[in-house]
Amino acid sequence: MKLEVKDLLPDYFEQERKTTSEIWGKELSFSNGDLVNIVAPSGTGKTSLTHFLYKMRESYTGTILYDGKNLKNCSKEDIAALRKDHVSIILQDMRLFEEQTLLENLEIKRQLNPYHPQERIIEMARALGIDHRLNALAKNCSYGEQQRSVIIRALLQPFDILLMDEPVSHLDDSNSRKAIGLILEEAFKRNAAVIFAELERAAYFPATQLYHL
Ligand SMILES: Nc1ncnc2c1ncn2[C@@H]1O[C@H](COP(=O)(O)OP(=O)(O)OP(=O)(O)O)[C@@H](O)[C@H]1O
Repeated sequence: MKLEVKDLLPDYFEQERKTTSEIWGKELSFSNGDLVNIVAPSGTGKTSLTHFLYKMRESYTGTILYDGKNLKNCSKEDIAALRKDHVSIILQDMRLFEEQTLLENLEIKRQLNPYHPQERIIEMARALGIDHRLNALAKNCSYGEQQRSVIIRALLQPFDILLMDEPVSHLDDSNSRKAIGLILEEAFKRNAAVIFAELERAAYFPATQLYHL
């Protein structure tokens, strides 16, 4: 799958941003296998960009194309299909069902479009050190435990492109490395592109492309 962005700018940013940014106002193209690190200090629009690419918000000028199709012209059905099979996301806002356990949250997601067997949830939880918390209610888990669940949740579906907005913000260095390792392992299985927006350059992410937002 090919993702193209052309002359993008949030409605609430000054045109001036186009001259200072390597993303806003530029023409870029991403496709399977690309590992893209977007370095974005606070306020440069990391969350805005991630939301635009997933069609959660449309307050921008410019164009976003998936395989040549303009995201703004996609129907609800097109978007559902895109998110189900092609684009997965790790948001800062975790959106877990609070009254469900971590395992229930993950199993609900897995069953929507099974890519892995249920055992893989346990394996991934073990790899990230939260297997002993799988039966705890999401609302009783720490941010770090919830964030690791959200990472696993994103890896349970098929995808060509994985969007990540500060995916390891609640994890220490050792757990961040494990999480990025698992994300890369799953991305390689699918030959997917990973678009990783972070405050600073992540030394443990083997970026093939680096942009400053
Ligand atoms: N809907 C909106 N209307 C007006 N301004 C907005 C809107 N959404 C975001 N902004 C502003 O745009 C800027 C970028 O916001 P955004 O959340 O995309 O940044 P960010 O780089 O992800 O920041 P952080 O690292 O602090 O999460 C901020 O100054 C924010 O206040």
